[in-house]
Amino acid sequence: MPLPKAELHLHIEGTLEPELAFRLAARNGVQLPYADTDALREAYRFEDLQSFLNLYYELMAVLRTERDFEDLADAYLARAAAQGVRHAEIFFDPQAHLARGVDMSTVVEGLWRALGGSEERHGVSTRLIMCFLRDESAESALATLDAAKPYLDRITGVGLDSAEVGHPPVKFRAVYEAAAALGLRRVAHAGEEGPPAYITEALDVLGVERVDHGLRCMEDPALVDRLVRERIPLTLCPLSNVRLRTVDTLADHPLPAMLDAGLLCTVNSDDPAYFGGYAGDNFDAVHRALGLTEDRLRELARNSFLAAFLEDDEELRQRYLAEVAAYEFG
Ligand code: HPA
Ligand SMILES: [Zn+2]
Repeated sequence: MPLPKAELHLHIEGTLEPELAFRLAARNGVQLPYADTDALREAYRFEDLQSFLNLYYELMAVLRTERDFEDLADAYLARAAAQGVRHAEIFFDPQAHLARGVDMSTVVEGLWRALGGSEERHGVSTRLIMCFLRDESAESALATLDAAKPYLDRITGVGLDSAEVGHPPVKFRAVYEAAAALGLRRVAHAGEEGPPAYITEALDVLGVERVDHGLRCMEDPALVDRLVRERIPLTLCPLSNVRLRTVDTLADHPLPAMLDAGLLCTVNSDDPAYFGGYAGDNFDAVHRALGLTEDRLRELARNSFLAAFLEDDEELRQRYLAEVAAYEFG
């Protein structure tokens, strides 16, 4: 039995495995510019975040109907459950679909068909977090928030993703204020490729409660002190960092130093179909490459449930924390 954990940094579109991409392409009459799954996998060699994003947006062309989004999410939940994920907070990118003529209702209703039955089918509780694309305009983000208003009973929070450098958090001040006024929780990607100042800005200007990645905080000791003092969770994604060349190798990952500094770190998969592994694979990888002790792995699992948006079900959080405390490593 794998260590129980929460996944807090997972783009549902990034769980699109090559086999499913080709199946959906056939179902929807979409032509993919790759001969087969092997040829597609060959393209999974990324220079940086942008080179990944190009493929990530290209492959979304196969997602057209509610059933496509349901199949995508259900396949993810099954894989996550098998790796010990008990709770998943799932990002989605509505603007990437709206731009292709797929409306908000198709995306949210489709995802919900899988998420609504997830506790029963997979034993995984879920939350949905709607992300704004930071390389699109603030006006587009506001229009997206507006389009999501009929679905707010299903959306727990908002996030910020896509190309980071040159698109600082402050650009989205107004939309985060509007989201807060609607009672939405707030997170943002910051300090993946962007500078530590983007992390500070996400906290001060956007009011985020968790920072996605946040890796580059390590360049600013005062910021590290603050993140420790304020108990701000960071959702790290080690295999993603290697594939997008944010770190050279897994053995160079700053996770051990970050834990030693007292940061509230969690380990997540980001875009598992593209980066070589799901949540459990990321745990296994840092265990092997960084020699993390079982105590450290348990701390990471515990952190994931402490950082989860489970304030509306503290009983469930306590149940998960008890599972982590009782877990026996094999
Ligand atoms: O790793 C990521 N970073 C930023 N945006 C993203 N959108 C999907 N995955 C990512
Ligand atoms: Zn991400």
